[in-house]
Amino acid sequence: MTARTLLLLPGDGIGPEAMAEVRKIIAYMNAELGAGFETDEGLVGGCAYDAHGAAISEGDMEKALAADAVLFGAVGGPKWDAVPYEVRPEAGLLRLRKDLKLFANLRPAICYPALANASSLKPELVEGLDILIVRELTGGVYFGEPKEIIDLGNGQKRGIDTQVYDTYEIERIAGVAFELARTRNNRVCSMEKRNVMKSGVLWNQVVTETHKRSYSDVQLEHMLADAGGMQLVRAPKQFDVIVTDNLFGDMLSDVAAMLTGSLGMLPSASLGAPDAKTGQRKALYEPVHGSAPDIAGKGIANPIAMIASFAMCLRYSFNMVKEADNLEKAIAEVLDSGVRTGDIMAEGCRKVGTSEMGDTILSAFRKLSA
Ligand SMILES: NC(=O)C1=CN([C@@H]2O[C@H](COP(=O)(O)OP(=O)(O)OC[C@H]3O[C@@H](n4cnc5c(N)ncnc54)[C@H](O)[C@@H]3O)[C@@H](O)[C@H]2O)C=CC1
Ligand SMILES: CC(C)CC(=O)C(=O)O
Ligand SMILES: [Mg+2]
Repeated sequence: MTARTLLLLPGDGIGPEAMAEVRKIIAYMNAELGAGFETDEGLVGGCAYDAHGAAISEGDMEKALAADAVLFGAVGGPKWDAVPYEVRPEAGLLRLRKDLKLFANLRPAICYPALANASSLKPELVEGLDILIVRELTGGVYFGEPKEIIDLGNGQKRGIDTQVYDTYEIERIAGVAFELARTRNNRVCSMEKRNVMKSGVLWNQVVTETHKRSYSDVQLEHMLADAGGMQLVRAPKQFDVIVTDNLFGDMLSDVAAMLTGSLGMLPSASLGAPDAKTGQRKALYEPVHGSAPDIAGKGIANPIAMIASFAMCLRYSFNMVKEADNLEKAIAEVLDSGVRTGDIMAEGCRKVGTSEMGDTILSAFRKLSA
């Protein structure tokens, strides 16, 4: 069997704590399921800046480009607040996304039955929630030029970011959303702000044309992104697949995270286009949350977003569907059994730390895989 190569980039803050729990699962899968994962490790974010003066070294970028998949923890923290903008920790993640051409970010927000009470919304609004945010990841205001602060010479400065989208970028992310909708409930809601942004006007037109040309069997709705945020907390179950740009997708997925109980629950997959010859996609898997400096180093972070990101890796990069299903089932069983990290703690449940949550999920996964 050819090896399955994985690059682990734990990063900063709670990133390494959460990644430690995935390492245990990989070790088990290699030892007992013959999974054949070959792992390598690298530095990204603040720790890479401390070691190399860059948010990711050229060597680690090469490793990322060569790996079948990258597992990413989180980056950033107050320690690096004053470092130059170009080498701030977050620049490492943005470079990975851009250089690996990971244009499609899949952020599923699923409310596990046991966590309906952990959401800040009424349980009946989130029970059974299963939505997928498809966020464009390599364009928009995160990457558009010019991006600068200029001195106006009159005691004033001007901060400039530029929102840019070309037709092909909108077409391909819309295609991903429509394809995925066909495997779910066949509904897509596209969100932009065409009432104030030219890029929103184009987004709306291109999504509409792509739909008409190739996906007219899928139900399509358009919503202004601000109203979309409101609808996500008013009646989230109205959505199936949401497709939106880089910035709105970033914001709306943090909102969606809270519907599921905690930011510590939301996984994500960032995918490139399939290779014309092999069909393989470049891919990076990361939790939606950041480095959580307020709880880092305490051993209390919820590792579920990181573990569920690895489940997405099994499914999308290695077609290990049964293993991915079992790992997701293991997470659900552990939550059903009342084991909780602090962020999703509820009355009558048993509070555990990061490592015990990881061990309990591994033990359930082992039983399901037997
Ligand atoms: N993908 C990445 O690496 C991302 C990095 N960041 C960076 O992370 C740093 C902190 O950003 P924040 O705005 O505080 O966002 P954050 O996502 O790190 O934390 C927000 C809140 O959620 C909680 N939280 C997050 N993940 C959790 C988990 N697994 N278990 C329990 N609680 C959890 C935190 O304790 C905090 O109260 C910043 O430097 C930011 O730039 C932010 C978002 C994504
Ligand atoms: C570059 C990241 C820190 C932006 C972000 O919050 C995210 O992608 O979720
Ligand atoms: Mg974010």
